[in-house]
Amino acid sequence: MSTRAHSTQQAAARAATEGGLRVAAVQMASGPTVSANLTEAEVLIRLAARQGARLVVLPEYFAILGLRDSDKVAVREQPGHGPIQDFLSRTAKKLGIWLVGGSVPLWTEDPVKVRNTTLVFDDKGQLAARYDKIHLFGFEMGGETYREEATITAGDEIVVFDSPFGRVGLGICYDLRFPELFRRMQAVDVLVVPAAFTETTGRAHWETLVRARAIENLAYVIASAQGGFHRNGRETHGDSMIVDPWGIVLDRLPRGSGVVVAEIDRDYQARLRQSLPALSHRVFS
Ligand SMILES: O=C(O)CCC(=O)C(=O)O
Repeated sequence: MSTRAHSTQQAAARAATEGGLRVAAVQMASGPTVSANLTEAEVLIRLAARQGARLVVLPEYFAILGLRDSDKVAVREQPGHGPIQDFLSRTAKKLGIWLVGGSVPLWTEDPVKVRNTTLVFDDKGQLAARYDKIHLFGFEMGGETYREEATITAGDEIVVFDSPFGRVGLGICYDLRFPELFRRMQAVDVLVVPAAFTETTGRAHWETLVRARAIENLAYVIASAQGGFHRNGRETHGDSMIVDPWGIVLDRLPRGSGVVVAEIDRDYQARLRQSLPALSHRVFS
């Protein structure tokens, strides 16, 4: 498995000069109609931007949570083109923000599958990073069944990128359960995890997993979620949150649509990493 790092000198330079490191996670309860979801996403992104957020993270499947899992195939887009990607690029540029596009169903060679892909657009609307979900969710309990491998082609590359907010690592939803993914990212400051946790597994594990990834990596975690009832009968857990490198939940939204906002303080993070140099005490890599 390889690691892809997107790095720009401009991003590093801006990080050094800009003060505002406010970030936001958007929570939605998306449905089967792409245009309706995009309209709602835009309202929430604008709300986050009005609150000063310069990095906004949408949830997994923000643009489509269809009646059947296979509905994503009908709206999958070629990388670089399509209504969902155009929306993300246009909105990032218009508002002058970095926008993490939750996940977007992208084309894959298999005609009945999609890539479950996070696309990151910078404040000029340019694509800054692409991550294809690596771990595919499978779950069966009390009549609830999920089998992502039937409709998703898994990715195989770990992705980090440089931004004014520090070095950011990407994961999607079920990836949260695999700490080794995040430990393999070198020197990440912020972990971004768009998700759509089920109510059953989210109630049991979500907060613990999000906070554990923050604590063990001494990193900020921006975890944006789907939260509510969906037209396909699915119930998602919500509780979007931003967690600091000490594991403190800075802001959260238990249920429904909305935004959570918090400041990233890189000096505080550096002090914590000095006080508790656990990352440099690693024996196993
Ligand atoms: O890990 C879990 O419990 C939920 C994962 C999930 O819903 C997903 O990856 O879509």
